[in-house]
Amino acid sequence: MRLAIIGYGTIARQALNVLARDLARPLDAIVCLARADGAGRAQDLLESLGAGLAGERLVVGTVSELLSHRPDFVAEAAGHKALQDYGAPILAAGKHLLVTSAGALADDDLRAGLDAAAQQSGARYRICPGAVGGLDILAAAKLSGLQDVLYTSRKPPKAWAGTPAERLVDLAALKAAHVFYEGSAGAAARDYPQNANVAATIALLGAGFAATRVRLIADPAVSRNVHELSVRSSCADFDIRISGQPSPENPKTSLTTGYALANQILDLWPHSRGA
Ligand SMILES: NC(=O)C1=CN([C@@H]2O[C@H](COP(=O)(O)OP(=O)(O)OC[C@H]3O[C@@H](n4cnc5c(N)ncnc54)[C@H](OP(=O)(O)O)[C@@H]3O)[C@@H](O)[C@H]2O)C=CC1
Ligand SMILES: O=C([O-])CC(=O)C(=O)O
Repeated sequence: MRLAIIGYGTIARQALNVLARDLARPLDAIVCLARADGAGRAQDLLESLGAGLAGERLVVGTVSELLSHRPDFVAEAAGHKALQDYGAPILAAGKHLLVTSAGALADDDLRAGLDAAAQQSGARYRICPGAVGGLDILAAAKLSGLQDVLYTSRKPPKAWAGTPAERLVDLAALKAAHVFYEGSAGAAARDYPQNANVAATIALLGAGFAATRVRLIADPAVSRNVHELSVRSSCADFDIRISGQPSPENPKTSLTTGYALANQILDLWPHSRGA
């Protein structure tokens, strides 16, 4: 088993730690694609995982180098730009791709490029559920006909630092919950690339980027990242609420996301789960 991963931050670290603990047998190789100034951090992460995770532990700087190490598939946990830059060449080389930065797929051209590369090589890209759940019933309900899909993301104010929310509201002075965005999943995914990947995932599996309604809330009363999905459809109405722990290293990212990526990786390799 040879795993390639793009990203060596919060999600990648969490996912790889789970694999180091839970894989039934060590990987033959793990290859991490790092930016030039991040190679040392990527190497430190791979070393920190101990000898049990993999025989070979390699940090590379380009996608062609990554592909030269013959990974079975590639997991992305690095952000929209990484999917834009590396997604199509990975799929064109016939490698399956697990996508965490689903918000990048709000760009129709990127999606068309990935679809074309996948079709030509036979490789597939799969969207990691990330911080959310309930995607199975959403996809089933879509087949029956969706009348309304609303996704609400409620996070503590500090999770919205460095986003356009800062221009819309004084995050530090907030005393009560404030809805600073109400609109389509497409615009949310584009404008909040580190916070609205879930909105894109829900849109892709459900009603699409234009018809999926999104509300983003900064709430000083919560300490969790709260995801709510409300669906009205021809086969069922449902409301799902997930109260996620924020990652200690990155309050924007729910801790669930790293576990979700590890779970997807374990799913792709039969017999890879330990007891
Ligand atoms: N689907 C979901 O539910 C969620 C999806 N996400 C997505 O996952 C992404 C990563 O989240 P998280 O791990 O918390 O973020 P972090 O900032 O903790 O880590 C991001 C990592 O990716 C690296 N990176 C960024 N750009 C590139 C690149 N072009 N090539 C190689 N490495 C790159 C960074 O390196 P460096 O340090 O050198 O910048 C860093 O190691 C988010 O940006 C978001 O798009 C996040 C949360 C939930
Ligand atoms: O991890 C989360 O809470 C969700 C998130 O950031 C995203 O959807 O991009």
